[in-house]
Amino acid sequence: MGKVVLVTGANSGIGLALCERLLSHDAQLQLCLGCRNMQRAEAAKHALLVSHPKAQVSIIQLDVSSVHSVLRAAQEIRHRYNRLDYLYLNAGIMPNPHVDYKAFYKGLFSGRAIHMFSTGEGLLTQKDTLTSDGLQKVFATNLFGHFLLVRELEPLLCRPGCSSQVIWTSSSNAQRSAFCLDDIQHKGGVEPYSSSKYASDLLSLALNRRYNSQGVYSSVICPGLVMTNLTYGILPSFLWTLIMPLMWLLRMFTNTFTLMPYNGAEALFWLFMQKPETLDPLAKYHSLTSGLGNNYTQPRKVSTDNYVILTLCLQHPSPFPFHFKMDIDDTISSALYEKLLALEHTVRMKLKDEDLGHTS
Ligand SMILES: NC(=O)C1=CN([C@@H]2O[C@H](COP(=O)(O)OP(=O)(O)OC[C@H]3O[C@@H](n4cnc5c(N)ncnc54)[C@H](OP(=O)(O)O)[C@@H]3O)[C@@H](O)[C@H]2O)C=CC1
Ligand SMILES: CC(C)=CCC[C@@H](C)[C@H]1CC[C@H]2C3=C(CC[C@]12C)[C@@]1(C)CCC(=O)[C@@H](C)[C@@H]1CC3
Repeated sequence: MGKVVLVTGANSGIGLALCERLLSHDAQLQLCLGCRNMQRAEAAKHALLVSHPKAQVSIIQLDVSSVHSVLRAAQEIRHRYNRLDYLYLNAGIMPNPHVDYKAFYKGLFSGRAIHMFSTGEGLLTQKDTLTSDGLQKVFATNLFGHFLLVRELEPLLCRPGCSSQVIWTSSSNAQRSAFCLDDIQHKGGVEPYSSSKYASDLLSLALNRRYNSQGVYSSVICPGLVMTNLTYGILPSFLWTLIMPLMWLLRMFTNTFTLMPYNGAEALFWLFMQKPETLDPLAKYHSLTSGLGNNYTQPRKVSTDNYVILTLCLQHPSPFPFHFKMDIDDTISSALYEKLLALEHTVRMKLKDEDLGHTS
């Protein structure tokens, strides 16, 4: 029986490109597309089967922003498969983005122009909304729904004598300054995307600590800047077309402009071929494209000087000495993990109450 791979957000962009690459590499795969929109999912499946007619591709309806949908989809996955070798947590949103053009022009003529272009730092804010579960939508989609999915798929991921990989599509826009332990949903801020991606980096660390002993290994990747529905939601396509020559020129100076979904999926694909035991839990794996268009994957250490968040978000006085940077990383990721567990408990209780309400 071939390996089983589940990809969330597989009907477009980086997720779909990853599926194409996986099937080109291993025709025996059992590929499952986790998508909220069935029409787009069918179109993606059709496209994959056109290029790989013998491939085993199935669809699971999954809206990661909805607790009910995640629980139902996980139940169906457990029913369909008896193993899960790779879980790609790729679905993501950046709703109602707003570009700070003033900061952009200022940054353009500063020494940090390349950094600004490759991280988008200081340029973007978003207006978040609430899900029907009462959660912040960006948090629910980019982080919490995926966390719940991992928890629900534990029996398939943790199998004695076998290892499995959980792989998060994070971003170089993940910034520690946007994240706060006291507000993990980012209710009070304007950078929910950045916060959710930083939280996914922290959560991956916690998952490794929790699950490595059971053969589950978690990694995070950065796809670079890729032209997809997500980026077309930031600037209209005519503006992207206008600045595209600048993007290609900038590729000479930064290898993070992967631009095409195929290139952006590089690190996701690279991880598929690695022995999970050899991966560094403190690394973020970057998809990079050179000026000449060659793709490669590079591990870069996740930032370890998190004392800034600690001092901002944990109660004073901080009980941790500054020279304990690695431990502090661990402490914050553990604290986030505990908060997610508590939230999971709350939403499960709420669902139970609602179910009881309906039946009585
Ligand atoms: N493009 C870029 O430059 C970068 C992207 N990323 C990350 O890459 C990932 C993929 O994004 P990308 O390919 O660029 O953008 P796309 O918008 O093309 O893909 C996002 C995918 O996520 C799916 N999705 C969104 N919300 C949900 C939901 N509630 N439930 C299930 N699926 C959902 C979308 O499905 P639907 O069609 O139904 O909307 C779509 O398939 C995201 O996590 C993004 O944050 C990170 C760094 C840079
Ligand atoms: C209006 C003009 C001429 C330029 C504006 C450019 C910005 C909109 C653009 C520059 C760097 C981009 C960027 C992202 C979005 C668009 C930019 C800010 C991301 C934040 C998109 C999502 C990600 O996850 C990041 C990796 C991207 C980083 C760079």
